[in-house]
Amino acid sequence: MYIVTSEEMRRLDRHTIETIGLPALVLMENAGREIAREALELAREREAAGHRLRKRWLILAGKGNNGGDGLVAARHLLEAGVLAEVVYAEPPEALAGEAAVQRDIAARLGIPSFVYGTMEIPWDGYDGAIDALLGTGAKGAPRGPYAALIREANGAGVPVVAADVPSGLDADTGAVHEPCLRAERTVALAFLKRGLVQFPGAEAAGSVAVRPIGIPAALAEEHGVRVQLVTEAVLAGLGLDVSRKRSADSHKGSYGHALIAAGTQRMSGAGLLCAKAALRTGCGLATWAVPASLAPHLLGRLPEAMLAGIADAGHGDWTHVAAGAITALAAERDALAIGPGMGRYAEDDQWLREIWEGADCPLLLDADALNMLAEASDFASWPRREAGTVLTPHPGEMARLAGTTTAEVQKDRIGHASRYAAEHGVTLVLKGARTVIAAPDGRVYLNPTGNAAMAKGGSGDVLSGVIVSLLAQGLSDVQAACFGVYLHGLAGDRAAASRLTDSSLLPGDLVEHL
Ligand SMILES: NC(=O)C1=CN([C@@H]2O[C@H](COP(=O)(O)OP(=O)(O)OC[C@H]3O[C@@H](n4cnc5c(N)ncnc54)[C@H](O)[C@@H]3O)[C@@H](O)[C@H]2O)[C@H](O)CC1
Ligand SMILES: [K+]
Repeated sequence: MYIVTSEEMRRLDRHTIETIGLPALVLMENAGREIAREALELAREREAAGHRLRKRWLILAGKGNNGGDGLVAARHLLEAGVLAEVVYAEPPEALAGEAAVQRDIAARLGIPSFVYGTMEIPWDGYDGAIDALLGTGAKGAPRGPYAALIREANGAGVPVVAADVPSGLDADTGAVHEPCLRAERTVALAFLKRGLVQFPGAEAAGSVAVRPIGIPAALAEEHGVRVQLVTEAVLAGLGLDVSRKRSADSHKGSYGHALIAAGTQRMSGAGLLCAKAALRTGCGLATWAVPASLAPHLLGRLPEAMLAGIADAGHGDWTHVAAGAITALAAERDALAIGPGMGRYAEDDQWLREIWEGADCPLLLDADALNMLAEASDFASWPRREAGTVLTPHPGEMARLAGTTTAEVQKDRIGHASRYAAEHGVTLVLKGARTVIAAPDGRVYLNPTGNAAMAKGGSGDVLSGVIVSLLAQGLSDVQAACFGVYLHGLAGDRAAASRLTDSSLLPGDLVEHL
């Protein structure tokens, strides 16, 4: 499922109208009908839940085409026996083009309307409101009457169905302006907009339904849209068979051997979670490499994994000699994950370079390995790896890699992830709500699974285990990253559903639900 920017939407819109010849009024008609249908559905559900319906809706109409969609919705509500009233943010003379056509039709049909500020709005008399103030044409924070009306609607306590995007949302980044309308539902027209699937915007949008309005979905690809939501169809498009069964005559050698270099004295649990998640994700064998003096303490903790003790100085921490040992182990394995709970020491960036260049299997870098990478001043001159490379930073690690702040990363997650992936030829997994997976070829995938119960130390270690397992099983870097993030989130959703509260979930529970 494609996710567009406002600019991409304008191009697709223009192509449909000008090249295909589908009139703009037809698109608007389809949009308004879908919005009205969603409003009626919401009303039905509320009635079923015991609310007494008044059969009256209020349409908040702006002067652009978003307002035009709202006016069409008013007409369809009327046809369904619901009285729709329109409050114009600006005097109706301000409407132009198709929106003005809809204004005149609504007036001739006798749909009541008034201009905001000329009378008190009797909010209690409505079953709900349709937010058709601002759509993809909005620039910056809502101004003047738009801002006042949004604030009033937010305080009124009526459920709102937003047309295309909630007004006040930055449709391209998911940033919410002050004010931003809080919708119960949003009807996304033709395509998801980036702002609807990135936080905090995703929260302001409520539940989002994408409805066709006549713009062919196939246009997205040819118009250069490169961002998609991860769905089973998208995974299939990446060449994955998610329902693939293990062959009856297979053996452990059929499913790859993952090597996990993770954990220290202080954080051995990171390695344990990672190795366990790898095995639960289906690799045939897993070797867990740890500093040698830790190994005796870990015996029996994960009997299914092989332990490899890497010479240390007796303190249970990694030292520079480990690079050669890990590279040698990797030569006999199908994928390597390095970093969870690894800690730091002085010479580590060149240490990492030795592995980067020396290990010829797919490589996943997480946590401390990413911090080492961020400090490697000569990283730009490291050779491109031939085997797949996956980096799994959280926003703080991404900020260090990109030389910026966490806040800046969060303001433009897609931009930061995709720039870094393209520049360094890696697959970058930027973790957080709606994890971003950026491929080196410029494609971006946003993951819809997962939940806030997973926000706990250890969840990332599980993710690394899932992805390295898929790499070991022969998936490409992009396949393993997309499918791994998706599975990890699904496991989190199932695990969260099995708990009484979100707060009590442990990352170890994710492993059990893989
Ligand atoms: N994309 C499609 O195929 C279709 C989209 N439809 C709907 O149209 C909107 C986009 O319409 P557009 O006219 O370009 O812009 P808006 O209605 O979003 O509003 C722009 C309008 O408001 C003024 N304005 C801009 N920013 C602000 C602000 N911060 N505060 C106050 N006022 C602002 C600006 O001057 C403009 O006049 C899309 O989302 C769909 O809902 C079609 O109807 C169907 C086809
Ligand atoms: K809107």
